[in-house]
Order: sequence, then structure tokens, then C-alpha cells
Amino acid sequence: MADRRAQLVTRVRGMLSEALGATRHRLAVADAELAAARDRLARVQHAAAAVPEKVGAQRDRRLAEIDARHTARIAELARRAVDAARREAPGAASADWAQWTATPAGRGETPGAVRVGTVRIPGAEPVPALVPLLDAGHVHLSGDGADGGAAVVPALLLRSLGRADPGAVRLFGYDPEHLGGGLAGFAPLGTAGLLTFVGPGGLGRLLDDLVEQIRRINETVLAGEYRSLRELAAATGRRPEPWRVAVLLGGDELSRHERGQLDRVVRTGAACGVHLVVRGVPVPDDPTVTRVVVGPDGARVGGPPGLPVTLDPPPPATLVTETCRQVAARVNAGPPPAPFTDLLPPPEQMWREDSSTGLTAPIGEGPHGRPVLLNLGDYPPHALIGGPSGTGKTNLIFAWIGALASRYSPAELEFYLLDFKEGVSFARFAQGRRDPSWLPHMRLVGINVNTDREFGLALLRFLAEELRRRADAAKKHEVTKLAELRAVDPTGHWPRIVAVVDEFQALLAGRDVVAREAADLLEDLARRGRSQGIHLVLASQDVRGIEALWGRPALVAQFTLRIALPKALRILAERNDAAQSLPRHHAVVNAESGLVEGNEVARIPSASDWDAWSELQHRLWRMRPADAKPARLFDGDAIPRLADAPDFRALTPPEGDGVPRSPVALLGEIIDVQARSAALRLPRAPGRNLAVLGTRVDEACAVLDAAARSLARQHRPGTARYSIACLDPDADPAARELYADLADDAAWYDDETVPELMAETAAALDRPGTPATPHYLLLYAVDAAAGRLAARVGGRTGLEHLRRILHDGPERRTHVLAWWRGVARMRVDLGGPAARTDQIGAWVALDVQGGELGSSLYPGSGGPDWYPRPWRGLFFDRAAHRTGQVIIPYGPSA
Ligand SMILES: Nc1ncnc2c1ncn2[C@@H]1O[C@H](COP(=O)(O)OP(=O)(O)OP(=O)(O)O)[C@@H](O)[C@H]1O
Repeated sequence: MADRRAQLVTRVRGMLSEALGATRHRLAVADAELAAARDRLARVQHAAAAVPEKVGAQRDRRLAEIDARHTARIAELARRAVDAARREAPGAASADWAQWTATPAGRGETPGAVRVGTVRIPGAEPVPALVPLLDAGHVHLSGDGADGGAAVVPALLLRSLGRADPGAVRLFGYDPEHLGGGLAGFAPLGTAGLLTFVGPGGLGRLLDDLVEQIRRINETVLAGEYRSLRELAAATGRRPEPWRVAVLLGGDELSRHERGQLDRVVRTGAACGVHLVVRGVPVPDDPTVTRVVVGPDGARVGGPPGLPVTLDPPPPATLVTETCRQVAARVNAGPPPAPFTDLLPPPEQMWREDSSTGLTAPIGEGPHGRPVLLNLGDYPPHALIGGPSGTGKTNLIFAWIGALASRYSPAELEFYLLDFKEGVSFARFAQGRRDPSWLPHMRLVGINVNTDREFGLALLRFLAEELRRRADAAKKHEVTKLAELRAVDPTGHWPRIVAVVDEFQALLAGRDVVAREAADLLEDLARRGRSQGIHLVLASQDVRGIEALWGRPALVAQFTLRIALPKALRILAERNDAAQSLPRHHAVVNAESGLVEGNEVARIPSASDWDAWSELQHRLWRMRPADAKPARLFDGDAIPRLADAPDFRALTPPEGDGVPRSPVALLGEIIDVQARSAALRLPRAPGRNLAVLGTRVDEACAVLDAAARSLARQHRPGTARYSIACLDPDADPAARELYADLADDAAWYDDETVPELMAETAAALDRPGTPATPHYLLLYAVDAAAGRLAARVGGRTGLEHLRRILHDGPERRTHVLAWWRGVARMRVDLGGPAARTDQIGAWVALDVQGGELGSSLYPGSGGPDWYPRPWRGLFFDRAAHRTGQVIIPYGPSA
């Protein structure tokens, strides 16, 4: 039992000690936790004690950061504002007075706002304070400062003047208190009509005037198409109206009417370029009004309350007067030329027009900025241009040609141009050495034709022929007009033709055959050209030119389009003197035969200077069709070269070994449209000899030289003989050069040997049969050999031999091409004054009067209408001509 008890006790004890052990352990853990918690508490308490100090530092740092960012932002915004202001108000609109100069805005650009001071922003760079005025609104100044903002007025005006082209800003001053003293510096503008002062009591009239201008501009300039002049300028690049700035500086209280008018100007002026700068007169509120208020603590602009602004000092007085003087001088010197590009369509629109029914192109700008158009078609068909020398006829012709050539392709329009005055400006239409381009529409350019009226005639004949061709084609197709012909023959080449003749009176001067034929041709072309698309444009600086036409009312009546340059006389109808008061570079365009009601005034752009013109010509030249050829250039001052002559180049020997049946001797260039050569045929027929008559050595040598060289081109070497006899030492170099070039086929004779030549040649004629080899005798100054030839050789004199050769030679292929230094001398050689001359079948007269060529050398009596002139000859071939033909001898070939 005891054991059991003891066992029980031991077990209980064991359990108790286990429980104690566990308790002790838990206690120890609890103790440790307590200590850790205490430790945490102590740390938390310690940390908590440090918090307020840290938070404060952080807040301060943040605040500093925000501050710095704010300052940087303001600086950045200020910088951007400065940049924007620089763009909005460049150059004269905002420059400091020390560096200030006028910088007008470009075409179509708005002048922008102008600076009056700087916005006060602490800590940032100064930002210009801008006030919109031109094309934008009005400025009202007020305040109680010393001058109440008066210093702002000259700054506003000077900056505005500097942003516009000279003359584009007009000022109106109303200053009843200081009688204009407030605007004294601007007085020089008055000399150019750019500043008008209105006296006390004149405000009502001034406002009425401005309202009237606004009404007119709205009605006729903007005409419902644009909302403002600013919009018009942006769309067209043109500014047809000036800005009108009225400066109203105080005065009595406004009447009701004046207040009403002022309200109207405020509300509607800005769109029409009418602006107010007002001080001392109340102005109604309107979005277009910017107020500048000067208070005791500085100025404020805009608002209210408005931006605080430090106003600029007024511009130095000398700067104001000097600028105004310069502006006035520029305006008094006349308007600057309008740019030629105003007349041209944009490049992608070029050559898009159709000329079937007519030709239409602008020639300049009308008073309201609208283009003034010139038409050529059924009505009006032809134009007459008049104006004294230097008033711009040539320029107008360039402008018109440019405006047309840029609209119509060469398939639609061709030009023929003739200039009877001296000068080469029209030469640039043709290909030149300096500039390879040409105007693709130009078919013919005649310059320096002042003495060669025949060239004018040739042009008219050519046009008459073209008229006939068109009329025939129209008849064939049973139509009457060009438009119809083009419709039924769409593949045909039927461009409209515009023929311009400058100083055309030269063509009609005198009472000779040229004048008569020219007038007849002109009349016919003018009458019938209209329906066939051939249009004449005649220009003259000379009233006489017009008078030459006036004698032919039927001709004048066709020229219904009249263009009068300043001071032109008799171009417009009798009582229409609009041209007398035209400013320079303007023209009256009148499509009603000059009647007053047809007047339209146009400002003509400058088109004739090299740069403006050549840019267009190069563009059109690059657009030319692949087969386009340059215009024929006829220059009356140029000497043509045989080697360049198409007829000369076309000459060749006949096929096989034979000789040509009818060789031709080319003598010079004919004055005609195609640069053909005057050709003398030398078949085996009586009289086929040539006499060159006159004392001019160079021309005579040139004619014989061209004749011989062109003949030589038709004969193979060894198949023709050339006997050259030179009896004038001055002709020696030319004759010897020819001799050298003809080489083995040529023989040389001089004073001593010429009788032999005659005797031998005459003897050859006695031989039976016709020689196979032609023999050409080229006799230079043959009359100088008269003494030698008077001597007998083999029973006959040399002169008798010569007469025999002239008489019988041609039929036996022996032709004389001889130069006599006078008609009388030739007659003596032929047997005396009464001798027959029919063996001289053709002649070229140089310095020989027409009268000397009468009896037996020329049909009819009295001889041809010929007056000698340098480097020209009159060619007459009795086998081919009815009248003489003026030729230009070819120049030296080398
Ligand atoms: N619309 C214009 N704008 C600017 N300059 C012009 C204008 N018209 C003519 N001019 C200039 O005036 C000068 C004379 O012009 P132009 O040669 O056209 O006159 P013109 O009447 O043909 O004279 P002339 O009969 O003596 O040849 C030229 O220097 C020309 O550049």
C-alpha cells in the first residue's frame, strides 16, 4: 500500500515539478516580451520627440522648391511673351528708339500691334506691352498723369508709319487745343498729302468723311467678297486702300451727330483700315478699343483693371521729323512700281486658257484694287496705244505680252512684233547670245526697222497671206469665224495672232508706194482680221502717227480698244482728256473707241526690266513644246551672213556630172519675214547679166562676192570658170579673197590684162556649139577700165567685145556680173546715153537715186521709189519683178 502511496507521491511530485518548470518558462518569456515592449516604447517615445523638427524642414524645402519653380515659370512665360511680342511686333513696331528704323510689312502681311511700353512683372525680363492699331482697332488714352498719355501718341503713330509702305498710312489730326502742336513732328507728311489737319469745329466733317470712306470701301472694295481689307490683303497680296488714322486730341463735348458718327467709326472702321487714336474725347466700349489709362501709380493697358505698364519715352523729335520727311519724299517721287507678278497666274495655272473666242488678260490694277482687263476678240478687235516718249509704252507692251503669254499656250496665241524705233529691248523675245531662251509664242521680232519700212510691209503682206489662208479654210468648212473654224477643225493650227507695231507711224509716213500699200494692207487686216483671229496693236508716241490714221476713218474705226499713257494726245475721243491728269506708270484703258464712259484707269506694273521679264520668259521657255523654234529676229542694224542664209545652205550641184540648167546667184537678204535670199536666175537666155550700180565699194563687193560664192556652190570644181577682173584698188582685198577661195576655177585680171579677157571671151562666143562649162565674168569697177577697153585688140575695141559678150554671152553660158560706179558710166560703156540696156537683165542699185534708174532700166517713167541708204540695195530683175526689191547685202563671210 505504502508503495502505492509512495508511487503516487512520486508521480504527483513529478507532475508538480513539470508544471513548475513550464510556468517558469512562460514567466521568462513574458519577462522578455515585457522588456522588448518597454524597449519599443522607449524608442517610439524617442522618435516621437524628433517628429516636429523633421516635418518643418521638409515643408520648408517643398516651399522653396515651389517658389523656385514658380519664379522659373514666370521667367519662362515672360520669355515666351517676349518672343511672341517680337513676332507680333517686329522691327519698327517694337524696336527701341536708339535702333529704330522703318521696316514696312511685306505684301499681304498685316503690320501687327505696336509697342507702347513694357509690362511690369517683378523678377522677370520686361515684356513689351503691345497695342493693336492698324487693321485691328482703336486706342483711347486717358488719365491724370502729367500729360495723360500724350507721349504715347507719337510713339503709336511713328511705329505705325514704320510698319507700312510709304504713303500707305494717312493721318488726320484734330487738335483744337494746341492747333496741331501735338502732332508738329509729323508735319513733313503734309507735303505728300499724308497728314491733314482739321481745324476747331471740323471734327464733324472729319467723322463724316471717315464714315463715308468706310461706306465706300465696304461697297466697292470689299464688295461682299471679303470681310476686311486685312482679309483681302491676305488673299490677294494687294492693299488697294491706305490706312486712315484719325488722331483726335480733345475739344468741346461732342454733338449728338458727332457721337453717332464716332460710334460708327469705332464699330466698323477697323475692317476698312480706318482707325482712331483718341485723347480727351469719350469713346464707347467696343472690343476693338484698347484703353491706356495713366494713373498716379503708373499706366495700365487694356482691362480694366489692365496690365501695369511702364510707358516708353516718346520718340526723339528728330527721328519723327526725319522719318516723316523720308516717307514724304518717297511718296512725292511717285508710287513704287507694282510687281509684274501681279499680272501672272500662278505657275500651275499657266497656259490653261482657250483663245477660241478671244484673248483676255489683266494689264494692271484699277483704283479699287481690281484688275483692269484688256480684251481682244470680235469686240474690240484691235488696239491703239499712245503716249509721249518715256511714258511707258514699251513697258506696257511687255506687260501685256507677259500677261497673255502666261495664260495662253503657243498653240493658242502667236506674236509678231515690229519696232520702228531704235533700240533692242524687244530683241530679248528672240534667242540671243547672252540668253538662250526665247518667248515660245513669238514668231517674229523686228527691231531697228526704222529705215526699213519694207520690213513692215513684208510683215503686213505675210499677215494678209495668213488671213487669206484662214478665210479659205473657213470657206471650205463653211464657217465664218475663228471659233467656228477651230470647232470644225480641232486638229488644225489656228492660234490667234497678235501683231504689235511700235512707232507704226513710220510705216505710214510719206506718200510713196510703201506707205500706200501699208495703209491698204492695214485697212484690210483691221477689217477682216477680227473674225479670223488676227489682231493688230499699234503704238505711237507721236500724234502724227495717229493723224496718219485719222485720214482713214474706216481704219481708225476698227481700233476700238484705246490705251492712253500719261499726256497722250488724240488716242481717246476728242473731249476725253483723262490721260492728261494720269499719274506716271498709269494708263487709261478704253474699249469704247475712247469715249469718256469707257475710261478705266490702271496702274501698270513694271515689266520691262530684265530680271522681271526673264524670269517669266525662262519659265515659259522651259514649258515650250519639243518642236518649238525660236522667233525669227530681224535686226535692221545687223548684217546677215551668206553662210547662215537658208537659201545658200540649200544650194547643191546637180546630180551626176552636169551643170545646172538655171543656176542662181544670191545677191543679198530680202527684207521679208522669212529671211529669204534675193536670187538672180542665170539660165541660157538673153539679158541674163547683172549690173551693180553705185560708188559704195564694200556693198558692191559684197553683192558680187555672194553671187560668185552661191554660183560656185552649184558647180563641182572644174565645171565652171570665174574670171575676176578688179579695177579699183579699194576692192582688191575682197576680190582677191574670192579669187583665192574659188581656187583653180578662177582667173585673175587687172587693168592691163582686162582687154585680153574681153577679146578671148568674145572670141570664144564665135566658136560653134554651146560650151559645157559656164563662164562667169566678175568685173569690179569695170568703168575704170574704159580707157584700156577703148583700145582696139584684133580689130575691135575692148568695149565692143564687152557689149558683144553682154549681148550674146548668156545664151552661151557666159554671164557678166559687173559693177559700174554709176548709171551714166554704165550707159557710156553700153554705147552712149541712148544705148539699149536690155542686155542688163537685172541690176542692184546702191547709192543711186531712183530717178537715175528711169528710162529703159525700170518699167514706167521716173524710176523706182528708191532712196539710197547704207548697206541696202534695190534689186530689180526685169524677167521676174514688177517692182524693185530692197536687199541687204551679205556681210563678209569670214
Ligand atoms: N509701269 C511702270 N513701272 C515702273 N517703271 C516703268 C513703268 N513703265 C515704264 N517704266 C520705266 O520708265 C522708263 C520708260 O519706259 P518705256 O521705255 O516703256 O517708255 P516708252 O514710252 O516706250 O518710251 P520710248 O517711246 O521713248 O521708248 C523705263 O525705264 C521703264 O523701265
